[in-house]
Amino acid sequence: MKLLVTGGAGYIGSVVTALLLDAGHEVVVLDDLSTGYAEAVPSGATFVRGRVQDRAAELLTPEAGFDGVLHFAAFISVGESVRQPERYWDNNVVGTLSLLSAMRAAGVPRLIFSSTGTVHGDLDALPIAEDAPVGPLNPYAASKLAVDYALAGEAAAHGLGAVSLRYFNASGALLRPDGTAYGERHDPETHLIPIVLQVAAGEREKLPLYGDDYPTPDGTCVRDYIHVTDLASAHLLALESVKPGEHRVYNLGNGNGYSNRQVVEAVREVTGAPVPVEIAPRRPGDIVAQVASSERARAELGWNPARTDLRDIVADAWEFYRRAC
Ligand SMILES: NC(=O)c1ccc[n+]([C@@H]2O[C@H](COP(=O)([O-])OP(=O)(O)OC[C@H]3O[C@@H](n4cnc5c(N)ncnc54)[C@H](O)[C@@H]3O)[C@@H](O)[C@H]2O)c1
Ligand SMILES: O=c1ccn([C@@H]2O[C@H](COP(=O)(O)OP(=O)(O)O[C@H]3O[C@H](CO)[C@H](O)[C@H](O)[C@H]3O)[C@@H](O)[C@H]2O)c(=O)[nH]1
Repeated sequence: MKLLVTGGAGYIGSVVTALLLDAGHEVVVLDDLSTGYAEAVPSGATFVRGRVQDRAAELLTPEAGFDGVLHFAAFISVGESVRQPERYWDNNVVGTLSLLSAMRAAGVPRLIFSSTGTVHGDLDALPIAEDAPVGPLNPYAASKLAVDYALAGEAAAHGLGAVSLRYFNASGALLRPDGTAYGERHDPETHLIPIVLQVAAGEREKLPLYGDDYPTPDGTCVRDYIHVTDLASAHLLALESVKPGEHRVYNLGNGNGYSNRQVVEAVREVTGAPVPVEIAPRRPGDIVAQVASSERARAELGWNPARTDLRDIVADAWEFYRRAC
């Protein structure tokens, strides 16, 4: 297929682009480098620097013959979204509406969208399947849910084939035998695993652990870490299975919850380094515990995550850190 990957210079988009190229697809990456890196775009893809809002219509002409779009481009920081919600509505929602309009005009039939497990907010009943209630706790999650709803309408009214993949906590890296690697390199970094690795490497003095008095077994929040290459395989499967006029939603995780303290312990084991921790106040808007049920993706897409052990996930993130950071 000929595919447009928005956000393909970012963490998850670069990994998916590399695996799309491996599978024989032709890929054009559109990324404005607001948080991504030009060198992260895998060789073999055509790179166009620009905003989705400004360049999608020009790229997605009927003559260009695109078969589909994988839409990763978005702002992703929960805390920033609370402070500056307007940026998130504008980039994540208005930006996506402009992409949909360009796709409609050009007759591009397929869209795979990066949604998030955080649309479900805080639920007592775990694991979380697709039919569990939604209730975003911050503008970032709300912006993703708004797009999910927009896609349902676009499919019903205009025949788009769309899939919303609701990732839980993306982690790990794609490591190639030739030494190339694609992984997480946000600046500033807000995600737990790369921050703990920075502490292990001595780049940061200690980890601020946001809250140890939650109603969880060890008092710290619980998350479901899913390896980025397993996320990538779900994209390839979704692309093959998506049907015109249908909008489908899949929750993607391993179904295992790990506490923040367990993540710190895994990093100590993998790196052999001490990780000083300082208990800090709870982070506003944090979800207490999130674990995905991915039974639907397994049944309908034939998805079968391969790198599910937290130590393997952390080991790959650590190897990426050593190669690239
Ligand atoms: N990282 C996670 O754990 C996680 C979890 C759930 C969902 N997601 C979603 O997955 C997607 C990718 O996340 P990531 O961690 O790779 O983030 P990232 O910041 O590494 O990548 C996003 C990329 O999009 C680009 N971009 C942003 N706005 C753009 C615009 N308007 N036009 C063109 N390019 C633009 C950035 O430069 C960056 O390269 C995002 O949509 C995010 O919301 C991520
Ligand atoms: O320095 C830090 C950083 C994080 N944490 C804690 O680690 C846990 C995980 O936090 P992350 O920021 O790594 O991940 P979140 O679960 O908050 O959110 C991430 O995953 C979600 C999917 O579940 C969203 O999509 C979102 O984009 C992405 O930021 C939280 O309890 C957080 O408070 C710390 O204690 N100290």
